Amino acid sequence: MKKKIAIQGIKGCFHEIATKKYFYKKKYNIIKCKTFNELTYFVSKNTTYLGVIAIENSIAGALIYNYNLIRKKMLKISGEIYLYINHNLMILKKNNIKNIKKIISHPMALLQCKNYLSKYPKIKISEYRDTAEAAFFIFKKKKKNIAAIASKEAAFIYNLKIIDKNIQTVNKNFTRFLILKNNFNYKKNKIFNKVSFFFKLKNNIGEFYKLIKVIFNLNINITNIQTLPRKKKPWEYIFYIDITFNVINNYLLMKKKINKINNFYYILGEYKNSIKI
Ligand SMILES: O=C(O)C(=O)C[C@]1(C(=O)O)C=C[C@@H](O)C=C1
Repeated sequence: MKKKIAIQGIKGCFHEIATKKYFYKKKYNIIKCKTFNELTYFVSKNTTYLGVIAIENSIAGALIYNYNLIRKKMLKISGEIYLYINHNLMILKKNNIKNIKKIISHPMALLQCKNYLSKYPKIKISEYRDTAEAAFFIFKKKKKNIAAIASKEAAFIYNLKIIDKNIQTVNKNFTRFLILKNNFNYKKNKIFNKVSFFFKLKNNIGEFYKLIKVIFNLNINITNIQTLPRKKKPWEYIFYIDITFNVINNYLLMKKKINKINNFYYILGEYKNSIKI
């Protein structure tokens, strides 16, 4: 049976490009979702579904909300992929830049092109559900006064003309996507060197230090930490932590040691560290 993979966005969006790259040569059907909430909902409710979700970008930072969706829906991370993100400004084929009064795109894409957009203070900037849908909207409604920021694939699919390419703030722009599974189709990876987990810390002196000390002493590398407030407990936080290691026994020992620290932790996934390009 073909896999069903939930993504956010339509044909030509970066989620689709990341999925194609990760599941290269595999057979699957893509389930296009309108929001990240819908994506994680589908994965949690359908035992056979997988998901691909953006989690952090090298220019715009983390999509903190998505960490929370993964945690709240009790999903599992089974892999990751880094995708090079190249943004382009596009308009209708016979149109001219002079007619453009508004630029639309996904909020993360707009953030990644902030410097470029600041050159056009008179042009209105509007958020759209995803980059490809912004391109599709211009194509479908024949919008002469709107431009979209999207992939070159989207420009091709929706027959638009690229008038400026490589418009992200720095050329090296990467988004990290996670491969999501649910409790039914998640099988523990036998080989892994990366782990994502979250940790609830009490608001006591040294709680964070205790955790960091255990990790440091076992020669484990922390590649990412995100902090989120606990809504019901003011001034207490949830930490999302990604770690990488070469020696699996060090990780197993780490788990034993942090079990003894009187705080709560939960493993979101144990998977292979993907190579950052
Ligand atoms: O709008 C799209 O094309 C998406 O796939 C979403 C998204 C994101 O969520 O960050 C994916 C990668 C890029 O960072 C820009 C936008």
